[in-house]
Amino acid sequence: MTPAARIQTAGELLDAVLAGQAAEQALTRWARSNRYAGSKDRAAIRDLVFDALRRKRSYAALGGAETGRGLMLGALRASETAIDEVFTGARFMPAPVTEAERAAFRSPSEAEARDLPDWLWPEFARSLGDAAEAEARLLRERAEVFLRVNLLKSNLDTAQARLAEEGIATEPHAVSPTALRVTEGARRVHLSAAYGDGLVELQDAASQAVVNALAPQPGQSLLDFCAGGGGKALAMAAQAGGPVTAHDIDPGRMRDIPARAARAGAEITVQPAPQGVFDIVLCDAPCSGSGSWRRAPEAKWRLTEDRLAELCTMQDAVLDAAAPFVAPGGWLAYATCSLLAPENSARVSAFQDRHPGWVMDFDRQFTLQDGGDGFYLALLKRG
Ligand SMILES: C[S@@+](CC[C@H](N)C(=O)[O-])C[C@H]1O[C@@H](n2cnc3c(N)ncnc32)[C@H](O)[C@@H]1O
Repeated sequence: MTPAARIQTAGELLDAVLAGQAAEQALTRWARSNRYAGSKDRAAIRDLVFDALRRKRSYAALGGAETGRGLMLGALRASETAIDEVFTGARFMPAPVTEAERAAFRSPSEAEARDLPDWLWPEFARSLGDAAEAEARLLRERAEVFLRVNLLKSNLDTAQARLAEEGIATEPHAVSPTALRVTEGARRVHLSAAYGDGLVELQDAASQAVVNALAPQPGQSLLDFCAGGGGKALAMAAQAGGPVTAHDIDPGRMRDIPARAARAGAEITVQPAPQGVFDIVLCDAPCSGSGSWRRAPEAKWRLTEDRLAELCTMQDAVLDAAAPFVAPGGWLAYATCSLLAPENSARVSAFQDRHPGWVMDFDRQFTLQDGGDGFYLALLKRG
């Protein structure tokens, strides 16, 4: 496909997304019904769609309309590409730009240039203070790809060497001692033997740093209370070099854990109803995902004030349900991939108000400026 044909296709897919279809689904359906498109075409179209979703407001202003075509025009204007060389109307190319379209082009306002919903900005600014502008700007960029070296099977040097043999270049990253940033060959990771043999997992660097900060030790009993697909449970098992119990309110979400654990050489027991108490209970709670909006940009535009309030209620429920599983003197770890204080420190304070006797030992907001996703972690010690 020519670059212009890719832009035409991305615009059509964006129209489907703006009409409510999930971007991943729109891309998959398109790829299935357009088998002539090669992997390079699919990757380029995917990048065009996701880049436009990250910058939907500013591109809509630049392109004069919040439509697939408007967003693609905005993208070209943002990169100072000559739009008339792309929008030619030739076969498979976008139709020429009309005078009315051209008249609607404008520069984004200060608020539009941040690419955040208006209602969210005051909360975003309160939560992040001086870092807010920079974090909003970083949310407009692509996220980097990180791997977690599985210490049960490898170490940084060996994993790097094995990946390099398969054309995947990596480098260590300061935010986590287990993290490798992929600098070349990211799309090959899934098919690599290093991945297949369980030497590395795809996992964001801040997500790894959260588990590093828990510092689980061999011999400690560990419960991942919101295990989902098991990303944190696997990291905990590798870090502690011991078993982890995995639980989730929706057991179906944990269906892949046994296969993932087998590949990683990790001992993870899936328990829909955990018994007893544990030294560390991790609650990786459901959240807005604002720290990972680079990877899932549609969520940035879907979040509403009501939904944020609902999430805070769910987060309180998760903490209340998990607390009884913490052994006396043990730790309740609360984590979200959110940058928003109402989901983070405010939930911890509210928990402490409801449950006197829990002492906050440590908390940290990982921001995009740290290099990975935005994450929050608080460690509460049971008195
Ligand atoms: C952010 S995801 C977990 C991701 C996972 N820890 C990982 O690293 O791959 C949050 C999970 O919390 C679960 N959840 C929501 N409410 C819960 C509750 N009250 N108790 C336990 N799990 C809950 C959801 O089903 C979801 O799988």
